[in-house]
Amino acid sequence: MSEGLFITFEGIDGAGKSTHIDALAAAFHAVGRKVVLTREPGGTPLAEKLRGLALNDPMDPLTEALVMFAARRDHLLQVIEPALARGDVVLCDRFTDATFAYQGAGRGFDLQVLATLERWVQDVPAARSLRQPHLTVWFDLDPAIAAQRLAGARVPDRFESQPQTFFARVAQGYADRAAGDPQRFLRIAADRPREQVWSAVEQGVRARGWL
Ligand SMILES: Nc1ncnc2c1ncn2[C@@H]1O[C@H](COP(=O)(O)OP(=O)(O)OP(=O)(O)O)[C@@H](O)[C@H]1O
Ligand SMILES: Cc1cn([C@H]2C[C@H](O)[C@@H](COP(=O)(O)O)O2)c(=O)[nH]c1=O
Repeated sequence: MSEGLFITFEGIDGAGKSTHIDALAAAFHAVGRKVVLTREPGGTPLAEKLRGLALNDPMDPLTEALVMFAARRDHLLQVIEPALARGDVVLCDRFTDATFAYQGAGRGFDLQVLATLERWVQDVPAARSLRQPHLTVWFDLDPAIAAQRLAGARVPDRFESQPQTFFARVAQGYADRAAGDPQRFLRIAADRPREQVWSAVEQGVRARGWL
């Protein structure tokens, strides 16, 4: 059995993650891999309820961080870990880098507290140390372009309705996480046409020998 693979998709709202996650799933299917497509916050019945609260109900930054990590713990134990144990490929739309980018850099919440929660939540028996993605595909996009892409697309939630200055901080938060773990991050310049963005994603995954 092949080893399970955990790949996360990250970036500010509107960066293009969802546009390419299905195509990557299809590429893995084509080489015979089973794929679990999931998202955060969410991915289990409990975590989806927490998602509804996090995206819509006003709350203070500590509550918001705890809700994200509570949802993540349930998702890890119920979905991600069992899938990796089976040898599946887990493609997850956002994970802990989003918490550092949104709650940490965006809201200004204490990064040390987030790092402590990360250690608690991602300490799972099957991982040699902490469960972390094998690869994080980071869609790096100027917040002004992301805002144009999302304009009028849907009723904005608590995050999508934040000003561009918030997303500039979130983008910097992603850049800081990538600088701290450059091997794990595949930076995609997401301001290019869809086909070029997809080609960069596919090449990055192929270069690791997974396709
Ligand atoms: N390369 C691209 N060029 C132009 N428009 C794009 C490109 N990629 C995606 N889009 C469009 O931008 C919008 C946002 O894309 P998408 O939903 O994939 O972003 P996302 O990162 O998943 O956003 P969110 O996190 O808010 O769900 C969509 O309307 C999509 O069709
Ligand atoms: C995991 C996670 C997510 N968020 C925010 C980021 C987005 O605005 C929403 C999720 O919506 P999406 O359209 O499905 O991307 O939640 C966050 O603030 N912190 C997190 O840890």
